[in-house]
Amino acid sequence: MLPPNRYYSTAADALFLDFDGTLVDLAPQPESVVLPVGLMTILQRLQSAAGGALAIVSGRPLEQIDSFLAPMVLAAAGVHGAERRRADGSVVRQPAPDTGFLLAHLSPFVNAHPGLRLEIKRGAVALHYRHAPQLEQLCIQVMSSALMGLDGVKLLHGKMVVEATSADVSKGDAVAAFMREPPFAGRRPVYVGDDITDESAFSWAQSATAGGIGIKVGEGHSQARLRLADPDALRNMLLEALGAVSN
Ligand SMILES: O=P(O)(O)OC[C@H]1O[C@H](O[C@H]2O[C@H](CO)[C@@H](O)[C@H](O)[C@H]2O)[C@H](O)[C@@H](O)[C@@H]1O
Repeated sequence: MLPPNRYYSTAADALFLDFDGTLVDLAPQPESVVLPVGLMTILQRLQSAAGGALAIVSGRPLEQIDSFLAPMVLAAAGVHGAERRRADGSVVRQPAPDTGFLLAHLSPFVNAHPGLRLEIKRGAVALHYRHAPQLEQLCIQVMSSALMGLDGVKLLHGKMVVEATSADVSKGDAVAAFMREPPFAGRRPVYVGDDITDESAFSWAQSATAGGIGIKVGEGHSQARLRLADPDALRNMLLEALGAVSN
């Protein structure tokens, strides 16, 4: 297999980057991730070299992505594709399911179990169990039963998290939407991600129509055709693509 750096060209490709576990190492809490030294410069240079064909695709809301990357404001999809900022800065938001019932169901459970944490987003609720991993199955059960009978909501499994989101959105759909618009249209999609929630985007990017490539970061089964060891390896790949190898 060729190394992934041979597969990304700023001249010909559109680059889509997941955030947690891909651009930045995972951290104990959602707000405690640390941007590696040099990452902002790499993103700024990529955006310029690729004519703006660079987007972040995350489970996080856009405002969180923006606060980590400030003052840079990139094209981005948030909440697994439920919201999307195009390269021209305009924002599209999909209809948000009402999560009130879910919150009423989940809050007493979370309050009764130290180590669990709810993250509330527009139209989505994430239940984090990173600090109570023994409760994984119980969290999945409680989430699944809370979702029973609720239309328009699906369950997503992530790293130490289970999340209810709109059934009508996916990272794959978000990437497809970007690829219909300038400056992405006409380029080849390259999607980089680390988690199960990235599989729909790998699948879309690698479809015959899109003709692109998926790059999985880290271990675990994936349909992505290429693999990088960790976020460090991704940053090195991006530096190589910019013609500035760090080592
Ligand atoms: O799609 P992503 O950009 O990878 O976002 C996925 C979720 O990331 C965050 O949770 C994960 O990262 C946290 C910080 O490293 C970690 O503490 C947590 O265990 C992970 O699940 C974020 O909080 C979620 O909203 C995103 O959906």
